[in-house]
Amino acid sequence: MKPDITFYRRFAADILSDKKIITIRDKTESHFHPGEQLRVGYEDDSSIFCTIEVISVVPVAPGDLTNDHARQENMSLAELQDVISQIYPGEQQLYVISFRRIDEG
Ligand SMILES: CC(=O)Nc1ccn([C@H]2C[C@H](O)[C@@H](CO)O2)c(=O)n1
Repeated sequence: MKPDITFYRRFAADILSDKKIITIRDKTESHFHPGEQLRVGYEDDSSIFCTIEVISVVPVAPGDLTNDHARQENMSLAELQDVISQIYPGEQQLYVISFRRIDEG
């Protein structure tokens, strides 16, 4: 079965240990709704590694990212800004998807 959302493999351990509870995405992945359950897969092979429930989807400009966002990503703010600029270079409108993990696999 195909995942509803994918993550780079390096972030999976943080999701599975509930240290990473948000993800920041562009408009193409801003269509999720609170209460929706998403199958989560690896970016590289699309295999499923857990299920999450969406809590909220909130717009954010990259320049408005805070230490609180970084804490919820289990990163420093500098690391988060670096990741975002690599994945979404030049993007001015992003979305914070807050979630809770429901189960593994
Ligand atoms: C296709 C795609 O965009 N894949 C992504 C995007 C973001 N992430 C992670 C990286 C950071 O931890 C946050 C913020 O973007 O989400 C990802 O794993 N895969």
